[in-house]
Amino acid sequence: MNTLSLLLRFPHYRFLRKISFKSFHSNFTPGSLFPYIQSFNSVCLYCTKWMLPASDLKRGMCYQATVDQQTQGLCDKEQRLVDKLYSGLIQGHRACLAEAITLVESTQSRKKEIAQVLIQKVLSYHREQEKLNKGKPLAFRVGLSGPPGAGKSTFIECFGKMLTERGHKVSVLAVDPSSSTSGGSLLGDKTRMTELSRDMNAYIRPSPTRGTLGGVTRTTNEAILLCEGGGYDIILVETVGVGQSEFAVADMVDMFVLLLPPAGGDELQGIKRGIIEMADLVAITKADGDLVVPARRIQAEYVSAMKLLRKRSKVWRPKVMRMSAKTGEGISDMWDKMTEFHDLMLTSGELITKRRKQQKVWMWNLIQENMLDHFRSHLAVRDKIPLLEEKVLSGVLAPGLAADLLLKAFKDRP
Ligand SMILES: Nc1nc2c(ncn2[C@@H]2O[C@H](COP(=O)(O)OP(=O)(O)OP(=O)(O)O)[C@@H](O)[C@H]2O)c(=O)[nH]1
Repeated sequence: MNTLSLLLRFPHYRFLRKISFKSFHSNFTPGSLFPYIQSFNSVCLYCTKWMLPASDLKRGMCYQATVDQQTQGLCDKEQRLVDKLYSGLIQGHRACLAEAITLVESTQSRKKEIAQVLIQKVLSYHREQEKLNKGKPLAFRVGLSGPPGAGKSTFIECFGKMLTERGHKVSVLAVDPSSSTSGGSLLGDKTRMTELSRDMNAYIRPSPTRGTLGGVTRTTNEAILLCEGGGYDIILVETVGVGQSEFAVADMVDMFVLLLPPAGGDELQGIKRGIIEMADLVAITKADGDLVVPARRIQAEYVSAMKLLRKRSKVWRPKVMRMSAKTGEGISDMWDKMTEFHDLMLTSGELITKRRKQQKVWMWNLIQENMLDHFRSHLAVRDKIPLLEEKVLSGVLAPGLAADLLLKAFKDRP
């Protein structure tokens, strides 16, 4: 049994099982995934690059060795590109930040490799900066989500302006899950946050996801790191729509804020209960004019509903607030609450623990995505998928059996 199989079998398998089936809809069962993992040679190669020298890792050597190994693999031109982007980025040049994010978003395998070298360099820079900052994270990462029309972009415009006026550098990464089907970024085509986009201390960037949850994880997480490297101390990650991307985003930020309009039950039906459980702060938007009364009512409803939720933190109970981006009322109070959350989480040590766990989730989500890509394109499986899917759809074949057949085909022909 190779090293990866051992690693997967013992320390991480339970974890993999947990994340695989929490965030991911497929026909796999934990049992059926296991042989698939075992015979997964190319993923092993990918992973061993990172995980094999476990003893070295303990000594803190593996990481540096990997960076060196990757850097040595670059040709002069590629090395110059990485150096140019890295130095421009840390000097705060927006054009370099934009180019660096484009690089990490690339789907070309070589560009992905170059992007990883850049990311490693930025990570090393982060660690140095955090050390100088007495171990405190460089930036506050906030996820913002809500149903379409909740007032997210109007809020971010108003909130972002307030923050830049207070001396912060704000980056807005708008996760756009529809970009894979539209072939481009919907958010990019829309005129949103016009004033904030002209602000030199703000950087707004749609973050295309290639339509997969893994896409959200990879590109957005890496874009967050790059923005932090570029000196942005507040990172707002906005998710549009109501779907899975919110869960992915909640797993990569320090604080998750849910924006809800003062609307009736019907309009909020698309909101998943699970996402409310993830919220550290619920903000009822548009609390102005005729909407003040419904906003108060919705606030009261959410205050009582959230009392019933399981406590996720020892130091923080989720809050429900009202605000209006139109009048500006409640926006400053929201920031006060957010900084209170940040300070409490930081001093209690929960923030650092949360970030560490997120790193691990990030790694396993990426492995999961790579494994699935490999599975789907595997010679023994690729041609069988449409037929078996068809049979499952028409009810001729049980999903479990179809999954077993595909996994067997995969396993038998490595
Ligand atoms: N009265 C009032 N209207 C608001 C407020 N904020 C936003 N709106 C209005 O609500 C509508 C939707 O606002 P957006 O900011 O585009 O909402 P969004 O959540 O970004 O919407 P999507 O981009 O579709 O996801 C617009 O017509 C805004 O003018 C507010 O504070 N008060």
